[in-house]
This record gives sequence, C-alpha cells and structure tokens, in this order.
Amino acid sequence: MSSLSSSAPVLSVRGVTRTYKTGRGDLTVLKGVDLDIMPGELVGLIGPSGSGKSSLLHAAGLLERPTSGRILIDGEDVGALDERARTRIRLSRIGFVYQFHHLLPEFDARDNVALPLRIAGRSQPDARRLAEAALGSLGLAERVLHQPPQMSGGEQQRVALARALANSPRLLLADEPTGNLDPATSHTVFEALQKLVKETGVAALIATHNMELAGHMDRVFALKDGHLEERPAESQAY
Ligand SMILES: Nc1ncnc2c1ncn2[C@@H]1O[C@H](COP(=O)(O)OP(=O)(O)OP(=O)(O)O)[C@@H](O)[C@H]1O
Repeated sequence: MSSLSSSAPVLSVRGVTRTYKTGRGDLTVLKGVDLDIMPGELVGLIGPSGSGKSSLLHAAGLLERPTSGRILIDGEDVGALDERARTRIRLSRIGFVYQFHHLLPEFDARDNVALPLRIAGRSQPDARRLAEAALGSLGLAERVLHQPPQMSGGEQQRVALARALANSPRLLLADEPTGNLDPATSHTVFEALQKLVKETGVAALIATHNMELAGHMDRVFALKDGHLEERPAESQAY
C-alpha cells in the first residue's frame, strides 16, 4: 500500500472531454467530467448504451488520452507522460476487468493471473505466488490448476478479478464486469469484488447496466449528455 494519506483521491478526473471524429462529423461524448475516487471507495457508473461510460474508463485507465482535461493518479498528472511511462503506471497501479473474462483457455487459472505480473517484470515464482494468493482471496484456492473451460462463468470472472487485483493496484476499473452472468452469479461476483475493495483499499470505478448492483455501491454517477450526475445510490432510474 502507498503511504499516501487515505484522504487523498486515487483517481482525479478534471474537466475531461472526449471527442471522436466520425464519418458524420465530430461526436463529443464527454463534455467536462470531474470525478474523485478515494481509496476503498466503490463507485458505480451508469448511463444508457453509448453515453460514454467506456470512454471515461479508457481515459481513466490511460488506455486513451482525453481530448482535453486532466487525469491524476495518486495526485500525479499523467497527461504529460509518454506512452512508456503511462504503460508502466497501467501495469503497476491499475487493474482492469471487462464483461468477457479474456482468459487464455490453454493456461490454468494461476498462469492466467500470473501473466500480467510476468509482463510487469516479476519472476515466475513470484508471479505464481501472488497469483495463488489472489485466487485464494477470491475463494478459488482449489481451482488454481484448472483451465478456464473447466470452470463456471462465475469462477472464470472471479479469475479475471484475481488477475486484475494480483498486483495490488491502486485503481480498479471494470466495464460491465457481471454483464455476461446470470443474476445469481452476478451477485456472487459482485460481492467478491465489494469485499476485496474494502479489504485492499483499492479505489474502484465500475460501469454497469445493473441497477440492483449499482444500488450497493458507495456512490453512483450517471453519464448524461456528456456530464456526470450523482445519483442517490438507491435510485433505480437512469
Ligand atoms: N473510437 C471511436 N470512434 C468513433 N466513435 C466512437 C469511438 N469510440 C466510441 N465511440 C462512440 O462514442 C459513444 C460512446 O461510446 P462508449 O463506448 O464510451 O459508450 P458506453 O456508454 O460505454 O456504451 P455501452 O454501454 O454500449 O458500452 C458511442 O456513440 C460510440 O459509438
């Protein structure tokens, strides 16, 4: 864990805009977004399809550069950094989970989780040890040597969560992490995610269409016409 005070945001989004060039002219999907997420905070991001949720996650995750505005990770403005430095931050401080698990079918769970750790420079024994610990914390200790096709959808997604969290990131970004699961499994995976956010102090931003899950987050924001509007966590309406 960082020695930073827990009162400092892990992610700060400041006046972020995102405009895409399309065949039919410019499309501005983010029109000046501001957001702070604190350590251990689980923040939901809702909004209809096409409202810009993924665009915001991609900017926050340093996968794309915003058209304007600033992204700060642990207080560091990452806009001025070159791609190499941004990749280093992505690998060491940010974990990603997607709707589809993107696990490699021929690798067992442990090596799926260890792979990004190896890419980040860890030795094989070190990466496998961290992978086993992460899988254990998600209730998958008995599954470390199983391959994804031998696992249920919920287990596969928990492996994907373990992969995102194995390197103890500061920030977890998830795009519809339960979107491909049935309601009961979705709930189990979400509960595991929620527990880990509280245990590890990772700051989490979760895009979801699932209003029931959004109701269990610490704060919920809706993207509407390019702006974020905070919603009462219990609100069921977009
Ligand atoms: N690279 C791109 N070039 C052009 N338009 C894009 C690009 N990426 C996204 N868009 C458009 O920007 C808008 C917002 O897309 P985005 O994927 O951020 O929305 P979303 O809220 O995540 O949608 P969903 O819930 O369906 O995943 C959409 O109209 C999309 O077509």
